[in-house]
Amino acid sequence: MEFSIFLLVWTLILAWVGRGVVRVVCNIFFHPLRKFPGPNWAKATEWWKTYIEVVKQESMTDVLVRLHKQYGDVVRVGPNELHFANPAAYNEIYSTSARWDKERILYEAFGEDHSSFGLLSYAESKQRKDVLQPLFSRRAILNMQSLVRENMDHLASVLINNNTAGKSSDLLFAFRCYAIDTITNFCFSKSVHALDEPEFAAPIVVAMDASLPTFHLFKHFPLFRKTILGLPPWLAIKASPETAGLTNLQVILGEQVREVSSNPEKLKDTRYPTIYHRLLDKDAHKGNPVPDFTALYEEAQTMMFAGGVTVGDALMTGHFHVLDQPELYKKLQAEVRTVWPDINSPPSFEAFEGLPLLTATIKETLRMSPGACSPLLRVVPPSGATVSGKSIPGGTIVGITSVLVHQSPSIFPVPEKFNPGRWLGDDAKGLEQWLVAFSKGPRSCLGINLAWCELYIAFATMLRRFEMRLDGTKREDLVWRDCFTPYFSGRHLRVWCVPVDE
Ligand code: HEM
Repeated sequence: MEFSIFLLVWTLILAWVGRGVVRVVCNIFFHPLRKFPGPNWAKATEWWKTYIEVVKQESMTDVLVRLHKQYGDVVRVGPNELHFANPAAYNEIYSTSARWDKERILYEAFGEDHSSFGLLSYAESKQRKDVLQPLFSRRAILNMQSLVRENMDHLASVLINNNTAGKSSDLLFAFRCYAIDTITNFCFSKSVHALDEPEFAAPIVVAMDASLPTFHLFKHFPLFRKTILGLPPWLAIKASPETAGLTNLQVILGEQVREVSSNPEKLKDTRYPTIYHRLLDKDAHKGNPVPDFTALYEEAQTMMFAGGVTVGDALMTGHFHVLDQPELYKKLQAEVRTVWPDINSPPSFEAFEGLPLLTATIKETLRMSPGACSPLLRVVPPSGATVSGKSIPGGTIVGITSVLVHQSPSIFPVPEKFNPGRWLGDDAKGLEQWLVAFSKGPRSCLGINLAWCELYIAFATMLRRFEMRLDGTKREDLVWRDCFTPYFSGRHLRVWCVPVDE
């Protein structure tokens, strides 16, 4: 009996190893992508990526830059995955007509499979985005801009208090709090008051930040993800302290969603239409069912990460570069004053849109900010496709990181320099197509109008209401690691924000 169990175990192990060896051999010698260059380990097995991202904890975007230098325009970065370097590939993969599915393993890692962001197919996501789109239209955002203004004024008052107390301010968390208070209010007509927390270390912001590195664990070990997300919160935190950030976030958001779902009437008479009023409105779904609790929760998580982290990161990056260039800073201050002469009467966001240098500075900010830095992986449809002049078989996973487009010297000369002037010259119009921070095509950013509104109002307010000075922050402090969005592991941007009187 003992002998046969021993034999069975060994047979299973050998079968497993044998299967692995056969797969590796097939991937290297017989796979349809075998002619594409790349590291042998990447061609052989998906575990190569696990090794890079989980064990070595390298930023995949840095690795991709290196690989393209070594292997050229197209690199095989997984048995079934190609990465492109030619910026033209961006417009091919993410074009309006290419309605390619999002890639399962990457997108399931977020645990937001039932949200506008996580739904894999174009058709499913369109149905959800059609429901939400009216709230994110330009007109809708113009109508709710007072909410953004209020949050920015609130942020300004906290910065003034910090200055009075003799402290500089952490502008990474400050801007994330600003974006989070805005989006939670827009979702639930109720703020989480992130801006009121000391040092801007609001539980939701800290939880989101701490959960960013978890992303790789969840991506490469789906069983681990399912187990942790399935446990009661107290047990999940005990079992896996490194993912406690995400568990805490789930608790905070779960409470909000439960509250509005059990009493949707509460959202009826708000100053502006809210996201959850819309999501819970039967008529808005045109015959399709109202999303269940899981989908409602996951949509909230999407809104927090998509709407909070990205905006905060862009504002932090832009402010560092502006403050690092005193001449640019002075010019921007003077320009904002032209539409905002009386400090107590801020103009509407449309007035800021007419300012050429501010607009150019925001575009340059979006170019320099890592944003959604990972390649946004898509699956080529069964009929196959041509990308960057190469014939790609159906079922292949493809992507190109926006970082390679934004750092391309042939499009943006001296790409490492923060230079808003590049958006002001005669050739500037042609550059617009290469600003891909919000991605392109049918899965591009739903919140683009809200993001622009938040960026304009925040930049203009900081420039008009404060004399700012870097508190020791250096370029190297802004080092980040690709965790789909960047994880800033260095010292946060700290700035002295001295209020101006008039
Ligand atoms: C500077 C700020 C922002 C940047 C750089 C940004 C960037 C992006 C990018 C690159 C995508 C495509 C992701 C993918 O293909 O997987 C995306 C999608 C999305 N964004 Fe944004 N975003 C920003 C702000 C916002 C805001 C304020 C919201 C509002 C809640 C938002 C909501 C979304 C949603 C719901 C999607 C999913 C769309 C889909 O999958 O079809 N984003 N964003």
